[in-house]
Formats: sequence, structure tokens, C-alpha cells
Amino acid sequence: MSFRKRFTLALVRNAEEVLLGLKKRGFGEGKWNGFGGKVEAGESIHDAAVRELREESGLIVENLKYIGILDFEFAGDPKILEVHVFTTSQFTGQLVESDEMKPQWFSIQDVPFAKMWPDDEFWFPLFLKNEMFKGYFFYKDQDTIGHYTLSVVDEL
Ligand SMILES: CSc1nc2ncnc(N)c2[nH]1
Repeated sequence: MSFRKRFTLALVRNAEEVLLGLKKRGFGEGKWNGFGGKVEAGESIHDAAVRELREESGLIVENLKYIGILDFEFAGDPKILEVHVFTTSQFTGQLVESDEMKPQWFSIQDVPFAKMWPDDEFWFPLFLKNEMFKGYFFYKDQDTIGHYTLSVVDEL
């Protein structure tokens, strides 16, 4: 029987660049990720996204725009990761490297997909075109997508 666990994923961007973090340990180690993590009990998904972004990058944001929902399932694991994706281009604060994450700006012409989760290559183009999306990715192992669905939506 599968069960869902909610996560957040925040992508900070400006006209030319997107902010990614190099995961230095744990799940997804060695990959450039968005910033995010678990939604704690009693916390709204949006508040969790704001908190995780500050904790992992040092950046303070008021408003995050909700742009997508991505469900991730891994073969043999009953836990489905329900990832709520947000973006913003308004932020304050200074980038901080933590023991978990090393933040770095990348040109949107040169997103390091080879060192990111494989699903990113599918939905990043929708994110960069400011489209809203819903996706489901089944991972056969941490590096291999077995099958997926991805669609542009008018509402989440
Ligand atoms: C578990 S699958 C996954 N894809 C991702 N893309 C970007 N940032 C993440 N943290 C991601 N996790």
C-alpha cells in the first residue's frame, strides 16, 4: 500500500539565471537541486517552502508562486514523494553555503541537467516558460526513469 509524503521545491530565478543548490550529503547527494524539504505537521506547504529556502540558501522570500506538483515513486518504495514546486524572482538576503547545500547561479541557457535529477530535463522547460504543470515520474532506480506523465495545467 503506497502513502504520500509532502515536500517543497523552490526555484529562485531572474531573467537570465536560476539558483540551484549542490546537495552535499544525504538524499540526492552530488546533484544540483531546487531548494526544499519536508512539510512539517501543522505547517502550510507555502510556509514550508519559504522556511526550507531560507534554511538551505539563506534567501528570504515573501511570496512564492505555486507552479507545479510532481509525484515521484521509486521502485520497491511505498512512499510517494508529492513535491510542490514554487518559484520567485523577488528575494532578499545573502546566499549562504551550509553543510547540506552549496548555492550557485546558473545561466538558464546552461542548466547542468547531467548533474541533476533526471526528471528535471522534462519539466524545467515548462517552469522556464512560466507554465504550470503536473507530473508523475516512476524511478526504476535513483538514476533511471521507468515511465512518466507530464502535462501543462491551468490550475493546481
Ligand atoms: C526525488 S526526484 C527530484 N527531482 C528533483 N528536481 C529538483 N530538485 C529536487 N530536489 C528533486 N528531487
